[in-house]
Amino acid sequence: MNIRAPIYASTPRYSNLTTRNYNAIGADNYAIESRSVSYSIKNERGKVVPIIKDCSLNIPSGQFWMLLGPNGCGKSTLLKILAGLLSPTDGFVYVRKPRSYVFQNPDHQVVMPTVEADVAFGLGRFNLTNDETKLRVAKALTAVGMYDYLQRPVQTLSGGQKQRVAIAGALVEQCKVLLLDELTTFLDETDQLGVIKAVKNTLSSSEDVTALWVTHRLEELEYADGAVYMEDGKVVMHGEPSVIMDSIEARKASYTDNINS
Ligand SMILES: Nc1ncnc2c1ncn2[C@@H]1O[C@H](COP(=O)(O)OP(=O)(O)OP(=O)(O)O)[C@@H](O)[C@H]1O
Repeated sequence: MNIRAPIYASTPRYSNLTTRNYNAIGADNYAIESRSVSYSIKNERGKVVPIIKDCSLNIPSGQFWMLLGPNGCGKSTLLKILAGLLSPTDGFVYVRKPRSYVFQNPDHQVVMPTVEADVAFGLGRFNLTNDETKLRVAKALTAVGMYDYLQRPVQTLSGGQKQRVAIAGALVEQCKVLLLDELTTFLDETDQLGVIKAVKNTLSSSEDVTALWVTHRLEELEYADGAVYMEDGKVVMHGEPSVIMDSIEARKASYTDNINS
């Protein structure tokens, strides 16, 4: 499966929804919503282990949000639930469609020999003319600042450039929600900034695309319109990035003080 391409789930628009709350979720101008979402797994001994605990969040349409938290707090698991790759054990999820999930390892994203062929890869099923395909590919590559690389063999690209091509591959299929899982993990600082700027530019140049970016790099928060901070499977803060940044810094300082005292 070309996972970076939009996920057109065969499930209804509202997963896990009962008649009772049909109007309660997805009714406002949010592209992403979760209400009291939980997710548990059974370990080797058959014991139920909660991973995501009662998580609620709302992400307004057209915005660039970040999902932060320490290693192992559940960011990727929650993102996979929002992508429809995992089903929540409990709670409700709404994500505008089509939605796309982009993996953290740039080498797992690109599948075709050239940038142009790679971005056009998912368009086969749309029955487009050659001109329409070229136009869509050009628009998507321009949005991520990679149009000049149209004919480049993908193996000659840097990690960040591959990530930007992968994002173009999602945009070309006119996805409305980008779910981006720690894209900057394997990148140096220049590539890291290039990918963040590409996502920002995508949102300002495309109509109504929303992005949720998982990261553990606090400094990336300055590019976000909003943020969700998780600890131990729970959403503990949700909203203004500067407030969340200050609060995380304060938590870190108090933790360091405790260790040193
Ligand atoms: N299928 C699974 N089986 C067992 N444990 C799991 C499974 N999936 C996730 N976990 C555990 O759930 C917790 C959350 O994992 P997750 O990958 O979502 O965290 P994360 O915040 O994205 O971490 P990181 O920042 O290190 O990538 C971790 O302790 C992980 O080991």
